[in-house]
Amino acid sequence: NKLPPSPTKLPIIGNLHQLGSLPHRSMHKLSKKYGPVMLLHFGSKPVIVASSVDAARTIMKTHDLVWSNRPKSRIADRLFYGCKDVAFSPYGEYWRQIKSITVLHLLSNKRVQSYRDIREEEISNMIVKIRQECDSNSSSSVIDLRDYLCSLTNDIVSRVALGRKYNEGQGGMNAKVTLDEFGELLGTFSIGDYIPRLEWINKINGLDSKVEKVAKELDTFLESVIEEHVSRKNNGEYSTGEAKDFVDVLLEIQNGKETGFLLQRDSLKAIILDNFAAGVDTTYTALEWIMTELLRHPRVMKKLEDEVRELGQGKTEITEDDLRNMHYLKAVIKETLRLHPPIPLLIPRVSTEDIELLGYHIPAKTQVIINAWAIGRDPLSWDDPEEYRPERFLNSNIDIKGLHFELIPFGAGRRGCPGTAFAIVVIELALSRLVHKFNFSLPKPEELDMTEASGVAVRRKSPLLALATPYSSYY
Ligand code: HEM
Repeated sequence: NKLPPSPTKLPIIGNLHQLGSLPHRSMHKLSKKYGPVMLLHFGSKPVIVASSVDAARTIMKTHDLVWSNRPKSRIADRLFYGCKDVAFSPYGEYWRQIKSITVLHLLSNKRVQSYRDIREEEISNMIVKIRQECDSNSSSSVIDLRDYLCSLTNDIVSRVALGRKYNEGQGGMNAKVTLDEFGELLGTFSIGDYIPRLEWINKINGLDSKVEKVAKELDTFLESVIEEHVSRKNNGEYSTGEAKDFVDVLLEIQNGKETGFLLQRDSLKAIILDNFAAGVDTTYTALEWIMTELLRHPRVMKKLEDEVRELGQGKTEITEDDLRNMHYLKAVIKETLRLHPPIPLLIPRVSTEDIELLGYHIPAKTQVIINAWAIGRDPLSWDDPEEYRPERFLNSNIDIKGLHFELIPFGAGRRGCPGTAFAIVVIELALSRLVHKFNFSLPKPEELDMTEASGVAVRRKSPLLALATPYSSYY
């Protein structure tokens, strides 16, 4: 019954004081001393931190079933109608049903393909806006890339999930504020989850009432979106060939005729919310890190420009058909996700029975955190791991789909991300079109700040500013 090594813990808080504001970095540092499987305590809760390829493979492949549960989160519980969403739902029959609905009906390759027009249109809109900003400054302009990338992913996910941009129409701006607050709350540490006797703090510091307020506002918003869909359908306002959004699809299958599973209203709303929680910040964070690394590495930027511009020669727009041949672009994306996985600690899991992990005994109900950020920098798996070198992926079969445990930005196994294909095609198309249409450089290279912000999705602390100049052979 050998437990993994553990740093000394303090009474009541355990090892919480050692996590700091960037836990992926603190845990990486601790793992260098205590090893790839170490035991921490968050308050009274035992938490295993896995920081090697072998540990990740054992958890997410060999014993995936034992580790397929999620720990309870009070905030997620309130915001997702009692964790009726996919990401926070406990492992079991209910989760299996809604995950299969998500994989087969919402995010299948065919469905992702059906959203092609939305992606192309929204990315073109972004390109036009950047171009206008450049023109208004006579030729080049320093632009806030985060702003553009964040609006882009918000607009795409919103149109795909709800059928329209949520910040437009009646009550649109309120919805935007509520969804922003919702994202923020999901990244908030709730002390009561780890030290139940301190739960009262959430009442005093206003967290509980904020969660309550946002949950109610979200519900009103989602109800109005669903009602809009129902009345459109009743009035026969749909045209043939129109891509169905997630609400349409879920309303269509809610009676269970196709799935053998009745979908209640709360489940439907929770599943819709999941896509905002899981899909927006992650995707724009990835794009922002990619642009950051390209701006820091002009050699790589030049090579990417050459590939994209050669394949895009004579074309007004890069299309999704062109992406297949953009091998360097794919390597750039993988190399960035290796160094900057948007969710560096993935989403925690919890064991359902006693299990052995690399020679250590792990009792049932232990939480596990997989440090994908540390694994992406492990010198045992990567030559010169700190070096940004996309070429390492050109003659390699390592992919991001959860089969190669040295690169797991989307997790792996039963609980792996169902939105991988959706996210990757948005990232590839947005990146290729940006590079096709503009030259980018840093306004002040010496001032590029690489500090990370704290949160579940770890983005840059400061928004990325870049000097954009329309590429001379633009049409
Ligand atoms: C670059 C973009 C994205 C990244 C880096 C990412 C990453 C992740 C990670 C690390 C997990 C946890 C996996 C695990 O526990 O093994 C996850 C789960 C999930 N992701 Fe993504 N994701 C992205 C985009 C998306 C998109 C666009 C959607 C939906 C439209 C989505 C929906 C989900 C859902 C529903 C889960 C929960 C799965 C479950 O618990 O069974 N993700 N994602």
